Amino acid sequence: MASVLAVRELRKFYPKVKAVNGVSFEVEEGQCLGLLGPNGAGKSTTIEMLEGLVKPTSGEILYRGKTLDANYRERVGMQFQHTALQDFLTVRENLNFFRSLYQRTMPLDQLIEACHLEDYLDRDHRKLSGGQRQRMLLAIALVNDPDLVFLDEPTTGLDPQARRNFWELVRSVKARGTTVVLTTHYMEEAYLLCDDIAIMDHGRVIARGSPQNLLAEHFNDSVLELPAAEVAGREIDLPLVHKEDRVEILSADVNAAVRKLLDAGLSLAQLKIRPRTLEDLFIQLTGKELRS
Ligand SMILES: Nc1ncnc2c1ncn2[C@@H]1O[C@H](COP(=O)(O)OP(=O)(O)OP(=O)(O)O)[C@@H](O)[C@H]1O
Repeated sequence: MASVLAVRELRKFYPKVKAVNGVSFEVEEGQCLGLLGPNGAGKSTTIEMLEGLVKPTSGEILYRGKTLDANYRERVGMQFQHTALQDFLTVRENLNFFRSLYQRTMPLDQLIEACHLEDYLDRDHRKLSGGQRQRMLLAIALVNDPDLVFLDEPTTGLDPQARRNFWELVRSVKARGTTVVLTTHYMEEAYLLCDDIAIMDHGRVIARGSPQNLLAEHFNDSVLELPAAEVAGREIDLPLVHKEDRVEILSADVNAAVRKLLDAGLSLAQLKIRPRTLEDLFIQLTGKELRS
């Protein structure tokens, strides 16, 4: 597979902080790379350097084997976290404004259909709901029919339904063959959308791989979960992890663990058994809970 983007030893130092401190990775054609990490890990700074908005302190970014040039801006799309859109413009006016900035553009009707904006075209963009606004920002990112698109926390602040709808849009963007680089705080989003994940902390990549491989590499156990009240005061021959109102048991042999719980006389009516998730991996690697 051809690499669309190659990043080598990328660094961005500010006077008091090493925001990005030696990051290297490649993004293959048509793939979705997710940058994950706790607050301040360096995700946005990385993506801003990839977008050409922030100048690296050192390191190299290659687009299709070449350093970034004027052609790069024409070929990439960016969905900003906080976009300074002009007041009073409608959705249609915004799309037309951004289309006027590029030589190659996606036909307006195709853009509107792709991002489901039909019903809001003549609305002032400040009057859009969170989900509608993100769809408009995605449409802006796609105006130049890019072959590489950057999405920085595209679903932060959306309700679960709007988030799911947005995931469908990202899938359809991928289905067009567009390469995607996104940052997210939502592990489910990363699991469902990303072919490849780079977990960042303190300006570095601390784990890298497909969601499935990362989980297989780090875990061979499952999580059994019971209400704390059910477990309280009982002798159980298993390592218990106490979490607020529940207790977790990590076990590579679920059948044996369940037998021990039965032997201890517990009711398993509220037992939950789940496989390990990216969220577990994230907490294990960074020691931090996710921001929701
Ligand atoms: N322009 C700047 N000047 C000084 N420090 C900065 C600047 N931009 C970012 N930083 C610092 O660099 C570090 C990385 O920030 P960055 O925004 O890249 O992290 P992030 O992983 O995107 O975090 P979040 O999830 O909160 O968006 C932080 O400590 C931040 O305060």
